[in-house]
Amino acid sequence: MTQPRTGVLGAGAWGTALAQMLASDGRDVLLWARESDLVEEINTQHRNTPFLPSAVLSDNIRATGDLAEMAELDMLLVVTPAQHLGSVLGEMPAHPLDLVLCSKGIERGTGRLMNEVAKAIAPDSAIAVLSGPTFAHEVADGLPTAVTLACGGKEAQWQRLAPQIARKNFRPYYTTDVAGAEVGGSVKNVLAIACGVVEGLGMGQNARAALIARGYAEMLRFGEELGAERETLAGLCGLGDLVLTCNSTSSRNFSLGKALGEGRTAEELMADRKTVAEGAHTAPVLAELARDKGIAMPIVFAVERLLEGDPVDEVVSALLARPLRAENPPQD
Ligand SMILES: NC(=O)c1ccc[n+]([C@@H]2O[C@H](COP(=O)([O-])OP(=O)(O)OC[C@H]3O[C@@H](n4cnc5c(N)ncnc54)[C@H](O)[C@@H]3O)[C@@H](O)[C@H]2O)c1
Ligand SMILES: O=P(O)(O)OC[C@H](O)CO
Repeated sequence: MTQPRTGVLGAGAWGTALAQMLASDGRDVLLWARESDLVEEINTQHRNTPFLPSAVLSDNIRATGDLAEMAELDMLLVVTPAQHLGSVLGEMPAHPLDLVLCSKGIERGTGRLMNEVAKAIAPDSAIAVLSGPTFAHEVADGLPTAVTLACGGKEAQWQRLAPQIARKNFRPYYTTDVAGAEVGGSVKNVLAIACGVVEGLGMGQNARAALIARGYAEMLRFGEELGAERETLAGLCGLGDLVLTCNSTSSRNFSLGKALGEGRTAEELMADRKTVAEGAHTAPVLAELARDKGIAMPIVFAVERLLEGDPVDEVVSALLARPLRAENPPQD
């Protein structure tokens, strides 16, 4: 049987690391990059210096800037920044294929999760979500990693995708809970900004652990409203990713928060970013959704205020001065 033809849409750090992981058993991988000089660099130097400078890429990764070429493949990992997923998929010629969404975020302006964005643009494609605790440089280095692969209720989809995606050191775990997989990855990015602020302010490890636990309660409340299962959020794509991202300066979201805590302004930090800190884009839309649905998400609201430029000490004081309450059931 011939192998399905596989591609990765987006050659940032994560798309490039996933291409490297997929190519690790000798299969050919087509990688779409938006920047023509990056297409050239990947094909001639086997490097991606703007987004994943540490990796030497496999010879069997070929880059292209042609979306029509990507539409001819069988399976595509979609790894654009969340806010651009709709525009990139929309520019691709319509062909039914297996789409595996790897971006983490909620679309501003519409409040849609990525699977909802993709379904509206590619209704004939089968859509799955891949999410979990996954720093790109570690996956590119072949270090052991496990992810959630959410397949929308269809066992056949999992049976088809798992052998295409799993590798010796890259283990997908199956769920049917697409909303859960997406909520985990989207909300943890916002919470990682908050944990970075705690680090930047030197508030200590106790405060960080408290934020992770209370932030997780916010993730559960929001997820429940969207039909996500608590078990999914307790897994790789929820708690697993929350713990990773809230504890490392390898995280762009955590680092952004740390810089805010150290006194830099959101405006200057966002002004000339080349890499994406998804939490900064998700926080306003997540906060808006939470207000609309009447979900208490005080940490998310605090991050929203910080990104709007409110003074860090005021925001933190307000969070600490909230009325005392029961821990369980987590109400607000
Ligand atoms: N880096 C990681 O470790 C990691 C791990 C898991 C998930 N993710 C998720 O993967 C997604 C992509 O992140 P990344 O780290 O690969 O990106 P990155 O920060 O390394 O690179 C930025 C990417 O944005 C693209 N871009 C910029 N402007 C664009 C536009 N107008 N239209 C389309 N694309 C544009 C660039 O071409 C580049 O591919 C994000 O949702 C992120 O949360 C990242
Ligand atoms: O660098 P971050 O904060 O975008 O986090 C990367 C991944 O999402 C970690 O799983």
